[in-house]
Amino acid sequence: MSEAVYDTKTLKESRAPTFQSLGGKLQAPLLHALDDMGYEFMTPVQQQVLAALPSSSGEFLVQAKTGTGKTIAFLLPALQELLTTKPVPKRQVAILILSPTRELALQIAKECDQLTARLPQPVECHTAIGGTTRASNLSKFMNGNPTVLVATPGRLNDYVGEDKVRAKFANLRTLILDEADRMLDQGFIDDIKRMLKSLPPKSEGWKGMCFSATLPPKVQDVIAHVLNPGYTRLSTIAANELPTVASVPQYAVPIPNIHDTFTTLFALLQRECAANPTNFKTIVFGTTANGVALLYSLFGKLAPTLLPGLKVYQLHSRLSQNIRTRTTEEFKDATSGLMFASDVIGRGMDFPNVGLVVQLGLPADAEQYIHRVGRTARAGNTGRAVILLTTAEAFFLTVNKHLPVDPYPEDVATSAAACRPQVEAALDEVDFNTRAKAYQAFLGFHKTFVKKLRTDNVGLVAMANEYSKAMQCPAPPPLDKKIVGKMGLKGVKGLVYAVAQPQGPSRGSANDTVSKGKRARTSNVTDGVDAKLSSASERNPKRGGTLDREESNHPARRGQGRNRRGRGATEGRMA
Ligand SMILES: Nc1ncnc2c1ncn2[C@@H]1O[C@H](COP(=O)(O)OP(=O)(O)OP(=O)(O)O)[C@@H](O)[C@H]1O
Repeated sequence: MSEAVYDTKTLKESRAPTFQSLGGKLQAPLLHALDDMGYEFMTPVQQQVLAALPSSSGEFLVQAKTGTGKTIAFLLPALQELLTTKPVPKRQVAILILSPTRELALQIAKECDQLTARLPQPVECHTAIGGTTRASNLSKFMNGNPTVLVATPGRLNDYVGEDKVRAKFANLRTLILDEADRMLDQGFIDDIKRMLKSLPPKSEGWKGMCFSATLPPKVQDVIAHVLNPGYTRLSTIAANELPTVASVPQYAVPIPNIHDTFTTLFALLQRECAANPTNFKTIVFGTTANGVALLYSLFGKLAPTLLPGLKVYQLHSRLSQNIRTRTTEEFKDATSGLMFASDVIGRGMDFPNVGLVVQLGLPADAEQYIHRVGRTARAGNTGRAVILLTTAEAFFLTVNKHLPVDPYPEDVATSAAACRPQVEAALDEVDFNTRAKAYQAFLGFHKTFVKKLRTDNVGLVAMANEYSKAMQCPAPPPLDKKIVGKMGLKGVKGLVYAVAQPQGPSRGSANDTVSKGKRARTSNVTDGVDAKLSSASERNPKRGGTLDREESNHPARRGQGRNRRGRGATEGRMA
């Protein structure tokens, strides 16, 4: 199968069929809207899905590379079905789309609004996502005409707990799982099953569609929850191909010692900026929310020396949804910028013209690596990807030999050593509490990898303490005893325990973290497992959380009991 590159020029040259050639098969207002959106030729996945219409089952399991137009490929058949079958009663949801993250849900809703803009009767597309005001959103949903609903599972389950809400799904026509493998993995499957119990039974005729760039075999075990056995399986990826576009060179840079983490990242970014000084638009993925916050703070100080005027952004689950949404929009529109992010934007997000994706530290698995790489080289553009791993973390590349990762072609270590004084001076200026939280997050995150890192708890703490030195902490930041217990590190040599103290000075000293660490403890149990967004907080907003069950597919989350402590209780990895 040929490479799915599909910028307009390539699509034209490859004689890709136009959307307009679907006249008669697709409703005219949808074709007009596609024209308004500037889409002339169909991408391979769009060709395949639309060619299969109307298929015998109308149900699809579709795999196509990252950034190749899957959103349009699922929206079009769902809308076409809506427009050409018996009208759905007013105020009823006809199309339900589930997304693993809030940002992706908002992005899909926007694309849906654009596609329906030319319909004579407006089609309302609502969203139900965490981190937003539940009461006013629910009231809009109940009183409006939400023909399409894009939701994250936690908030949706919260909604459908009420009978009157459940009744709005009685005429459901299509259920779509975007990032289907993520939605059907252990992190979400219970929510999905619970949600399905609130929908009409499949025997009432609604159709399922599952889309993703990655569909590992285990998806087959649970696909029957959403698709009937006769579904159509489509793929634009050949058996020997990877789900990222082949035009992305992928490199690895070794971090010789944890102590070199920040200098190595800085030296890499220096090189990449020097090589691409115009429109340098880059995403750096970190492993935990608090780790990302630290990078943001550090590079806020260093960025002016990388490129004059380079704007630094951060996106992770510890920010309010308002800020997350605003930052997402800003970075979408930006021609350049340096974004530090967790996996809240690891899948599905479309930030035009990102030329470089950097991953600092371990991805949870090969799928997560692939989706992060897929944030570049979208819509036929080119891009590069670099992963930075310590010697202990390098097992990731050995285990995943199928990933096309080459050694970075230039020497980064020498420049890393040269920039040490500059980086250390900037780290000194980072708020101590930010560093203390990043330390705790590092421990929580790497705890789940102890075996793979070929170490034990003592070795893990030694690694974390090296990391604290890399952050220029005078001593390992103190940790709350309860948190240490929850991380399963009680009594491990090398940890410093916080002394309970009601209040402390504002910044700069180890004592500072004693009190702040204490105060922070409820928000941070295993911040190293950042990922787990407490859908509890969505079900019951009174718990005060703003997290979503989005982010990562981190092994730490798998099989983990749901933490109900609200915001960030099990944060850590993901977001
Ligand atoms: N037919 C088309 N012609 C040109 N551009 C398109 C076309 N269809 C989609 N695009 C653009 O391609 C980009 C990627 O689309 P989309 O986000 O749907 O990809 P995806 O396959 O869902 O990616 P991911 O696997 O990362 O979720 C978007 O900017 C979208 O506007």
